[in-house]
Amino acid sequence: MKGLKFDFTNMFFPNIEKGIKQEELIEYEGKIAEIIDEILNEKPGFVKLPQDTKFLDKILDLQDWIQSFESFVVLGIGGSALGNIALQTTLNPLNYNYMKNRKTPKIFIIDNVDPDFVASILDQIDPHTTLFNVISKSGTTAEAMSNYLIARGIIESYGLDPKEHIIFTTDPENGILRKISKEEGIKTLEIPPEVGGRFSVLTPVGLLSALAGGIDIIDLLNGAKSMLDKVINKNLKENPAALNALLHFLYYKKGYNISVMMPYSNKLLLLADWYRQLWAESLGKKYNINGEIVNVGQTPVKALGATDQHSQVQLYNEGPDDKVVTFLKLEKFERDIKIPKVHEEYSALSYLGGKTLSELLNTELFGTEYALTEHGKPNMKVIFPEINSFNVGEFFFLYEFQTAIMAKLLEINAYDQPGVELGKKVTYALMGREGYEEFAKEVNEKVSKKEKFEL
Ligand SMILES: O=P(O)(O)OC[C@H]1O[C@H](O)[C@H](O)[C@@H](O)[C@@H]1O
Repeated sequence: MKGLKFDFTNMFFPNIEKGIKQEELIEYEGKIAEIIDEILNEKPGFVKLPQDTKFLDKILDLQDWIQSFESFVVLGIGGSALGNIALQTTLNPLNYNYMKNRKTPKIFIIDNVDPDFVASILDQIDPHTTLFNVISKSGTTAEAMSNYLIARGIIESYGLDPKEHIIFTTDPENGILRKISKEEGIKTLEIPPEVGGRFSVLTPVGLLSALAGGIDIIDLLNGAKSMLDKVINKNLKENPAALNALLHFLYYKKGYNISVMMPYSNKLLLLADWYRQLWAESLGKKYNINGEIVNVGQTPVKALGATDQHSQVQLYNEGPDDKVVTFLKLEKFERDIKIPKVHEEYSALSYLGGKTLSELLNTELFGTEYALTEHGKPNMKVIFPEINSFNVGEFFFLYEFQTAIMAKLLEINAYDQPGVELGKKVTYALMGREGYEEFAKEVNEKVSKKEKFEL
């Protein structure tokens, strides 16, 4: 199986003041080795996943049942949806050609509470032949819970048994979903408690819907396992996670506070959405591990090649020196299209005739890389020889480990997200959740005191 490849050449600029020089890495070799040891000693939950696959049998046992449905609908948000979305768009693109000799259910992922969006999906399913997978680590998230209640209401209104049409994925002990599952006997898969939502794609969170959609989840885990061996290598130059984390860190210290991920492949695009949550929530922190205020973080941005060459690249080339660009390059597309030869009258188009779209797309990638480098802007490439479960598994694990290393370099905790709590609390209070009455009053008072800037 051909693994991911990397090209860091354009991250080094020996002649530009802000550019990182190869020599700068040497200073950090010892530090990186220490960090790897620390991570391996601390063993954050996600690190164990590729080897400790005891949850796999439980999922595989469900294969026939989940694949017997026509529709499989995930209800979750954030870390309980983004990995699922990335998996389906990357590895199950036929999902969109539903009904053409399908042997697996069509997968829908509802990760918002926009009523138009939710209704548009509910319109497409028949509850008799639908399985809802409610995913929530905490079992409290308002969006997942309200969509669960809606799904349950529909099932019951058709006189169907919730146990036959709902499966939960949640914490082994805590949360309302666990309580309901115990009381009503709804099938429930466990999310290991020590694995945080955004690190959970390789647990039942991502794996169940992946299996439902016909994705090879064993190969996915094999890819993660093979990447584990690479990212614990203490030789910096042979460790893509360490090298990439360190380069991002060194640029961050020089004011590069944006990290653009730009796949040149529509199938790979939503890996960048998964990455955005991982990089943003893990690294965007007010306090460091010593409790000092640091307000750090590197803003992740998603762009699509070649589309965004015609929208974003002007800024990337000539704008401020604040971005590090990661291209995701695909070498072998599943399909290709030949551009027809052109009538000689249209000589301005003749350079395209006879070429393929993949040739054009990857030449455009080269053009963008070249231009960025000429403008002195750091950029690197993650190269997929082709898209398969193994490579996608490698990708997930690479970025999870890279995030853990980056957090250590920034001296922050990668695994919490206290900054999302206040907004949630306000929602609970204003929606009338029990126990939030006093807080609701406080919010209403504060809001009423604020001046309104009305036109
Ligand atoms: O899986 P859940 O507990 O429902 O959480 C879903 C998401 O909600 C939160 O707001 C967090 O910021 C995310 O990190 C998490 O992935």
